[in-house]
Amino acid sequence: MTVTDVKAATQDDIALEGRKLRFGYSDSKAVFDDVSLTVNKREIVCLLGGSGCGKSTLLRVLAGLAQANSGSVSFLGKPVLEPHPRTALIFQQASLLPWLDVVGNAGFGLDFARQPEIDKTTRKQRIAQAVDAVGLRGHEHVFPAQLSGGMAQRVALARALAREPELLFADEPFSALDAITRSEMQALLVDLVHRWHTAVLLVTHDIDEAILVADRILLMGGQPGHIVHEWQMNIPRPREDYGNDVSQLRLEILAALRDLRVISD
Ligand SMILES: Nc1ncnc2c1ncn2[C@@H]1O[C@H](COP(=O)(O)OP(=O)(O)OP(=O)(O)O)[C@@H](O)[C@H]1O
Repeated sequence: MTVTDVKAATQDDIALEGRKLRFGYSDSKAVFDDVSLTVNKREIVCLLGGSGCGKSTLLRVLAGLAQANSGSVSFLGKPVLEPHPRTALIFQQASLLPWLDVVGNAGFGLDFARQPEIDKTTRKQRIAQAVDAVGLRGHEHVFPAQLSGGMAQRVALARALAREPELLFADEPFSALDAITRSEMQALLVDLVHRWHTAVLLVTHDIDEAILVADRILLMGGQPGHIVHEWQMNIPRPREDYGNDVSQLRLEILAALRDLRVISD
């Protein structure tokens, strides 16, 4: 058996917790309602769902970028009212500063407000280590205009990792990349977050991405959006070779997505 029932985590295991969250851009209509979820320390959770079901909005609420109408978010046991310095975000666009080179952009997150102070040597080491880890050694002084989309996303990842986050929020970070670069970046993400001991909440609408990357998949759908299904992944990595297990899971997820469509039609 490769996909098992979800085991309950203890309070000490939990990095992020959302409880009974509701959010609407207007009072009359909720984007999502009654959403409860956890991300455990060092766990990669993929939030999967069709376009418009509220994944990005939920990520923003969990990251402290927007406030829920009701319910609560906590990170390492404390309420989240704004982005926490031990979390980092990456998005579909790398959003690099054009006047800074790779090193400047990778180090930029260390200057964010409320980021713990570090001395110059540690700062230099952290940046060099992150730039090296994302495969950009030798490109330290290249500027964003000279970077490919994949390289720019590597810098965004280095900028996040240099802050040594406990949790990385990633909103469709690879969806603008070509298929080969995307698959390289997915493998790199898994490798790096394991090395950095970082938990990840990754939003995606790509079933294959969720299957390749996740320790646990949460399927979101419905109107208002809610978590409709959860899969604990026990398929060893790399998962490209696990033909039958992966195909079976993909079919199961597709069926769940089709059910959602039938219900909302
Ligand atoms: N700033 C906003 N103001 C009003 N409505 C918004 C705003 N941002 C998103 N919405 C609406 O909220 C709903 C959920 O959007 P959201 O971007 O969270 O979905 P999603 O699942 O991430 O979609 P996608 O995969 O296409 O990015 C959509 O109906 C969207 O139109």
